[in-house]
Amino acid sequence: MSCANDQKVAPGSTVDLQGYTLPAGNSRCQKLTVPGPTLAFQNISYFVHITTRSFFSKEAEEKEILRNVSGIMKPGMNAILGPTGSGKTSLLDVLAGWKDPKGLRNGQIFMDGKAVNSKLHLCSAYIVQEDILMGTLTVRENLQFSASLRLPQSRNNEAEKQLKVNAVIQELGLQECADTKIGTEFLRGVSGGEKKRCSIGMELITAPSLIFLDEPTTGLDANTANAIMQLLHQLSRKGKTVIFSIHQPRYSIFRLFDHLMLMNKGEIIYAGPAEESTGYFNSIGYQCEAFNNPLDFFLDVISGEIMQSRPSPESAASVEETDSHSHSCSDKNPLPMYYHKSRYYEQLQQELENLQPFESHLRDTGATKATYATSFFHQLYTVSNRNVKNILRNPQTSIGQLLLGTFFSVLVGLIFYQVPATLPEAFQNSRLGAFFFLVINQVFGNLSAVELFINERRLFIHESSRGYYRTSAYFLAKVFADLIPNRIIPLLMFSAISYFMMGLKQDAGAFFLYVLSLSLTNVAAVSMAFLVSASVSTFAIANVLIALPFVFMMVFGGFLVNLNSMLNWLSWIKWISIFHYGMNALTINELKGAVFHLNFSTTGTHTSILFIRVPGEVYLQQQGIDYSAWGFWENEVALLCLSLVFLFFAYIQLLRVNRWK
Ligand SMILES: Nc1ncnc2c1ncn2[C@@H]1O[C@H](COP(=O)(O)OP(=O)(O)OP(=O)(O)O)[C@@H](O)[C@H]1O
Repeated sequence: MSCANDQKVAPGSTVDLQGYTLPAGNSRCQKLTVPGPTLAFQNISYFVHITTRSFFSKEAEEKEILRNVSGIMKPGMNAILGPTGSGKTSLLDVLAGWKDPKGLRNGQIFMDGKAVNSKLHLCSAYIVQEDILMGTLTVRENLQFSASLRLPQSRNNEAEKQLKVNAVIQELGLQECADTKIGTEFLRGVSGGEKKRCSIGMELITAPSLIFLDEPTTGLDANTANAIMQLLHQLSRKGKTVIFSIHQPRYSIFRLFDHLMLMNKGEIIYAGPAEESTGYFNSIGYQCEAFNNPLDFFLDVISGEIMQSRPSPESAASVEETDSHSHSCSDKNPLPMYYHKSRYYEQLQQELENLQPFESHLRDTGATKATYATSFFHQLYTVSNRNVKNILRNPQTSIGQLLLGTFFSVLVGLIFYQVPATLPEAFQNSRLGAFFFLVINQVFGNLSAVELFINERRLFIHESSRGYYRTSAYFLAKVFADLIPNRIIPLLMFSAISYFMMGLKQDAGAFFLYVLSLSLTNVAAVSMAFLVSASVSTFAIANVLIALPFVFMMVFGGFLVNLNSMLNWLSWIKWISIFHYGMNALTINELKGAVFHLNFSTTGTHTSILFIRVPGEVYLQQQGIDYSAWGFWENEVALLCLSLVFLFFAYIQLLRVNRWK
């Protein structure tokens, strides 16, 4: 029986694995007891843009990576196999709705007979090749995170969510490692197979009936790979349609397949019942030796290592005929032509003809948009909770910032210990030098903030596109989880030590304004780092992008270069300089209202020493600094505005992150 013999499934009825009959004793003979979805696709052609850059030119060309691919995937185990680069992952991505619809030139996808668009990813599960999990959390905590955000609050209370997590742990056999951390680059965690199970569990929480997996056995040893495939097999027997790509599995895994699709260079060379595949290749003249793994045999046939031993008259005639008509098959390889002439292809076409297209896949080019099961505040709480756990279990950054802050505060305290109140030292060489040092420290000492969104970029794309949370909830949770432990707490320590060691104005109000000015300087610099972090995906580029504007801001901040002597066309930079506002705020706060002494010695008949009282405002006036109340606060407001603008654009950049594969 062929896979093309589709049956309509009445809800609740018992479904046979249509066309997948195997000899007695084979595991494929098990019957499905629950109906599952059928995914069909017709004439899928997908193009990508390839840009080749040379020193002087840039050339763009289009490459067709899927060519008129059609098939039907029914409840059970549906394998996609082919040599590397044959288009397996691309086909999965297109079917699951994760590939940019702009590249889809032709073709339609049908779910249970109805045309669907690229939003299929919202109602199916896709387990990607690499496991994308939070390494500092345990298996159970990762599953709880998925359950908490992906199960609707209205239909599942916390106890029910917990029950579902326990059920998934049980189903996937994760009891032994449920409370073990996944592991990071510094922390040894669960094994590769357990990680893969956990990744599958993250998706199973929502009980999807259509599951895509991209090479689920890659990187696993033979036994673990076998165990994972057995697990998928069990799931498929509960009425799930499991579609996966796979690389050279062993025979025991092959025996679990119900349907096999073989691909080469973006084309299908066989799609039909897995157990009929060797028979099909025999019929077109390729002999599989006894004891050879059929999957190795297929790959050898594709690569040309096994030659056609006796082309059947039927297939030879087919090739000639197809050669003259077909435009879709590749010029050299006859395998797609044989397939196009086979009964499997014919039956598939008949079945596809019965499907009614309601909506063209081509028309759907809108951006991927997730729908959410939980409220914004629930998401904010859950993601913040995870961030706190992550920081507590991975405290290097927070401890580093605290140590750095303490070290620099003591250093600045020692260099400018108890600054004098006598002129001329009181200004340029002590207070102003110290303030410049403090501002530099707040700006350059927080460059670690550029890692905020880069570190978790893959995790964010993975989770946000699957509807775990809104970008806004993630953004706020991340920003606060970084600002409070890594910036504000070290800053409070820094301010207290440096202020009293330097012996600045003995006034509580002045101290709090000093802390406020440094905090806003810090937050403005960190927000700019967040913006860069949300805009690029590599540290190297981020470091360049953040260091360059900071250096410009420092040079044109007014302390190193006299702004009056500066080129006019560059002087505007001071208006966006964190240094300019930070320095001004600290200087006004310290000098306004303070009195300094100028010592004079006069020589004549008597040598006498004169003390002249010089108000701090004299210096401020000389420098053209507005020291009125608003003159001070405008610096704080400017720093706040810079922070808000940088944060706003950082959020926009996160929204713009490309979620398509
Ligand atoms: N976005 C893209 N830009 C350029 N080329 C692409 C893109 N996506 C896929 N390709 C190309 O399409 C072809 C098929 O890639 P795909 O990843 O689907 O193959 P695969 O069979 O899954 O390979 P592997 O087994 O190595 O993962 C490859 O030649 C790949 O380089």
